[in-house]
Amino acid sequence: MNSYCVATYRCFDEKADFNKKALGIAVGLTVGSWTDLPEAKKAAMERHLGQVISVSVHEPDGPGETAADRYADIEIAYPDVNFSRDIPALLVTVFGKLSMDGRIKLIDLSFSEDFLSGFPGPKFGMQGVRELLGVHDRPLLMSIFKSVIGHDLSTLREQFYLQAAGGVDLIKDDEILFENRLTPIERRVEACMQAAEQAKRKTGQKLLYAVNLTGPTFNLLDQARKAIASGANALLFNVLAYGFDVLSELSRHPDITVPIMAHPALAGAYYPSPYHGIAANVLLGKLMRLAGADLVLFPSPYGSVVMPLAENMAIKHALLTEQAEDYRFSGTGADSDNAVSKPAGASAGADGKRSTLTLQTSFPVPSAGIHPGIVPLIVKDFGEQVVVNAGGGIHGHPMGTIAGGRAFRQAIAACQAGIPLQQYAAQGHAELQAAIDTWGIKQ
Ligand SMILES: CSCCC(=O)C(=O)COP(=O)(O)O
Repeated sequence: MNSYCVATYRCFDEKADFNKKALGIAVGLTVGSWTDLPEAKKAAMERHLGQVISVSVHEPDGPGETAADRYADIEIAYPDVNFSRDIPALLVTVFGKLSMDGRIKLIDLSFSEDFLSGFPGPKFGMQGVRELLGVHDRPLLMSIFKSVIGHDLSTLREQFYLQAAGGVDLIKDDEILFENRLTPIERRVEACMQAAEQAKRKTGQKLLYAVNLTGPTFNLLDQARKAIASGANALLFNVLAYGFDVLSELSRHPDITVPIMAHPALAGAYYPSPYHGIAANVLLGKLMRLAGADLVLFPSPYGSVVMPLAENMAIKHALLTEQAEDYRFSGTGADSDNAVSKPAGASAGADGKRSTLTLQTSFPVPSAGIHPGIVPLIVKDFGEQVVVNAGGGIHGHPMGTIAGGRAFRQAIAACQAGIPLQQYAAQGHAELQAAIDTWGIKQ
């Protein structure tokens, strides 16, 4: 029996025969040519041949639609036997050359049981992060270092303390802080963890500091080891600049004993176009979780860098779903007839039963331009299983950075209590009131 990973594409074309196009992809990205092969060769190649699962054509007849809006969603199954068990091999197979061939976007991926079993996924996951912090009953709060380049350790230490003293659960480096002489990773970690201890004496809170793991790829593991030996209790990683496989290798390595936070830098080069690239739920959802990100940052629908709500909810689903069928393709093809079909029941396995995904969940972190007046929207859309994340919304608070953290914690508490922000602020929460006066409440 062959097992398969399945790619779904949205392909735009004004007049193409989409069934022919689908067949061209299935054959072209696997055995190359089919009809020209002699019968004996066909038998040998059968197990390597891609299969068209479905072609669903959208003809442009809606209001305002033109011929340019004609598209088809095409599902192709790729035999596992064609690629090794790593994300680069899968991506190059399903969307290597094809990504450059006209108006076509990779909108979904599902994996065979066999392929999935090669990925341990997040080492800590959402629950593991909560356990490290000892916080299980509310959205977490994260603060981002701002203005880090050109500053020395004492400035960073002070900035760290002010963020921590405001009651945040996590602090992340700015993703543009690389290895440098003023604040090298080991000394930065030591200074910031000292500040964390100092703040803990005031707040009583545990805190994770995600230090930015940077440098040439072959040095990353050593850098991470050094950071952890110096006391780092989390890592920030620019996944898309290095590639999913680097995250995958780091996250599964036994020496990486702390959670990894995935930054979405460069994601805008991949997901925003309807016609090209890789959909956000695949790029920042499924592949991040598969590669082992414990927390994943992405633009929110509410702040300064905006992603549509539907795409945000699709990422959330990919990071949090417990259903194996959301990730797994259970269809198989017999070598003899080579027919691959979807298992019966849209979301059940081949045996018709639902099962639980073995990958731990990854914490969603909708980000960019977040201020306390946005918290009710975040909680409405994400519930409790979210990290509220802010840089400018904390440091830019009119009463200072500590007040910035407090204003967010008050906003979260208001949502937990089901009290409107303005009412909660008026109950003696001056920091929240000042934040509302500055940024308003987003409806
Ligand atoms: C686009 S998601 C990444 C958000 C991020 O890293 C960041 O620094 C956001 O900072 P802000 O001041 O907009 O909260």
